[in-house]
Parts: sequence; structure tokens; C-alpha cells
Amino acid sequence: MRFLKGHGTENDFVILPDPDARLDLAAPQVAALCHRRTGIGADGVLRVVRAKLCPEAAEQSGEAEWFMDYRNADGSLAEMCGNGLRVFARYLVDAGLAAPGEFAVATRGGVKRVRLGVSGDVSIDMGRPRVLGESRTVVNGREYRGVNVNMGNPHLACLVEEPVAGFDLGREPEFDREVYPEGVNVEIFNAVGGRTVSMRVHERGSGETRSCGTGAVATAVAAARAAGETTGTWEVRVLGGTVTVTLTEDTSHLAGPAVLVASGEWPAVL
Ligand SMILES: N[C@@H](CCC[C@H](N)C(=O)O)C(=O)O
Repeated sequence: MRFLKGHGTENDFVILPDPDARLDLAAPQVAALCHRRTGIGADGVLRVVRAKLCPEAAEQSGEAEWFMDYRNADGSLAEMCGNGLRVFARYLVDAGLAAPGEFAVATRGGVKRVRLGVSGDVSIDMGRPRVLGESRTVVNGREYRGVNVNMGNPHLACLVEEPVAGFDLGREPEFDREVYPEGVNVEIFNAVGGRTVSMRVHERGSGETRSCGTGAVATAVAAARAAGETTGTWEVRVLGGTVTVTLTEDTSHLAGPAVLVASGEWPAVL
């Protein structure tokens, strides 16, 4: 079975081209592909499938030809993945399945519009972040409060005083299961100066990753709130690079790199 590997600011993905919806991906198979020692290794899987052939996305197929079927490294489903969507769009253009410029992609979190050239960065209209109040987490034995932001998927973005480098995000942070019954992605961030923040993340279903696009938007929303703002362009520094988030009154945009690094055959029967 053919696969590609790609990343966006080192949030890495196995891409499975499945235009005719032939694959029946089960969680253990996704986990096997993503395993860093015995598989290809990735934070998640991007199955590339025609929206009209996918029951989950068929109603979006009027607007979007392709559906990003995103799975976390443990095999769980997620509604959206910002870095994954940039990589997905780069794959479509490089494979000749979409023309450079602007086009729509169906996701579990709704139709998203992406913009990209023949090379270079990819920009996504991520939609309007939903701010749902505040919640709490416990990391490194200490409690932190943060902003509950829904980007299609759930986030808790916490502004902290200590340098983010000192946090251990290897274990799942504690969170309020009444607020987040489906789990949550937890971001810890510092203000660096100007509209720049430094962020680390523990992703639901994948553990600590080196970047998270939806998490970067949630972090920009929380940083803007802390600064008494609702709009503006924020630079979000992550372990794997930098992404740019622009907040407007109506929506949010995420821009950053998307790189394909390898392709091959996966010998296991999926
Ligand atoms: N890395 C992603 C987010 C992937 C999904 C997340 N782990 C979840 O379960 O919601 C991103 O770049 O947004």
C-alpha cells in the first residue's frame, strides 16, 4: 500500500492516498503505521479520499472534492488538524489532484478553504474560533487555568509565567472531564513580546508533538484575550518552527510550511 510522509513545523503525518475509498482503516492499523519504532512513525494519519464517497463527508462534497480523514497516532478520530490540512493540501497540489490557488477541503470540522502556490507555505481559513469560557489543567503537579477554545476540536490554552521549556508534557495533563468529555489538546504558552508567543502542546491521542495548528490558533486567541485584543496577527513559535495566526472579527487564518519528505510502500496488509 502506497504512503507518503510529510510534516508541518515537524507535526508529522503518514499520508494514505485512497481516492476511491477502498481502505477500511481500523485504530490498531493507524497506531501501527504511526509507531515510532516499529512503524513509519507519525503524529497522525491523513487519508486522502473523495468526499462524495465518504458518508462522513458526502454532504460537504458540493463544496469540496476531497475529504481529509484525520486520525491521531493512537487511532482515534479528530475533527480537525491544522498542520495536517496544510500537508494534505500540499499533497493534492503536488500530486496534480488540485490546482494551485484556493480550494476547499472537507474535514470532520466542516469545509475549510486553503490557499497555496506551486511551492511554499500554505494558508488556511480555519473559521471562527469558539471561546467557551475557562477551564483548568494540572501539569508538572501544578494547576493552571486556561481558555477553552473550540477549533472544531477541543483546546485548553494556558498562559504561564515560567519558561515553557521547563514543562514535562510527556504525560497526559489532568483536565476536567465534564468540560471535555471527548478529551482535550492542552497548550502551554508564554508571551515573548509583541504579538509573539512560545507554545508547547500535548495533543489528545498523540502525546506531546512539536507543533499543533489548531492549537496555535487557540493559543493566539488566548494570547489576544490576555492582551485585551480580539484581532491581529500572532507569531506562534513551537518546537518545530513558527506558524502565523491572523485573527479577524469573523474568522482565523493559519499560515505555515507544509513539506513532503518521502514516499513508499507499506507492506503490512491493511
Ligand atoms: N496536530 C493537529 C491536531 C490533531 C488533532 C488533535 N490531536 C485532536 O485530537 O483534536 C493540528 O495541527 O491541528
